Amino acid sequence: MLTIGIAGGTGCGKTTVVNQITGQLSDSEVGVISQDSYYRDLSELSYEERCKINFDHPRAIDFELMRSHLEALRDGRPIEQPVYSFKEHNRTDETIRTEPRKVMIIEGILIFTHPEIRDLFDIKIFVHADSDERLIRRLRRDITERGRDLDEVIRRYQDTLKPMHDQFIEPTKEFADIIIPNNKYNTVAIDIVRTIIAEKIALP
Ligand SMILES: Nc1ncnc2c1ncn2[C@@H]1O[C@H](COP(=O)(O)OP(=O)(O)O)[C@@H](O)[C@H]1O
Ligand SMILES: O=c1ccn([C@@H]2O[C@H](COP(=O)(O)O)[C@@H](O)[C@H]2O)c(=O)[nH]1
Repeated sequence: MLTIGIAGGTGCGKTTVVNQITGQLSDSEVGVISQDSYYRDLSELSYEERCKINFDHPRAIDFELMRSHLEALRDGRPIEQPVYSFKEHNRTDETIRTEPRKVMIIEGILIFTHPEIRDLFDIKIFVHADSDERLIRRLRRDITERGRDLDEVIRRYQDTLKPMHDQFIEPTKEFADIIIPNNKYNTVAIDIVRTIIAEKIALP
């Protein structure tokens, strides 16, 4: 199995890049796992308490579960991937059965902060977009898709998102094998990654 990690700050375009990479590839050969699935289960907290959680700190992520899932896939075993709700700030009761594939892509803001998770990636890609661009994209996306309002996004950006990005996420750029500049759509970089994956898939 070829394991590709795709990191970068919120709104840099990780999900978009993953969709562009996997667009014309077969689902049976390339799978995608999002770090969002591994936000800790917060069911014991009220909705109001969950709203106050710092979701941009590495401790918000259940890296143990992520590691055991990645190792299971690598060993050829399927996993039950949790499903996360951004609207509820919590895991749902659902899981998605995910079968091992020739290529697995894992994307998320914090996946390169954990040394043992980092070591599981054959290729590490960091997607870069400037912070003003990321904030604009996040505002648009969170208001239209994640049930937030302007005040919520700005408050979270100032209180946790920007400081956590500077402390934990940006420094992991140095671990990347490839940095994709994504202030604008970057078809050249996407083609390069697709070529690497196509070669892997072509192997018996
Ligand atoms: N290169 C780009 N140019 C303009 N908008 C983009 C670009 N890449 C992504 N977006 C938009 O920005 C928003 C956030 O992108 P997304 O892929 O969800 O980022 P991430 O997964 O890194 O948080 C989405 O609405 C997406 O359509
Ligand atoms: O319940 C939650 C969990 C996370 N977030 C925010 O999501 C982003 C990470 O997702 P991207 O798709 O990479 O943007 C992170 O910055 C968290 O602040 C949330 O708002 N609510």
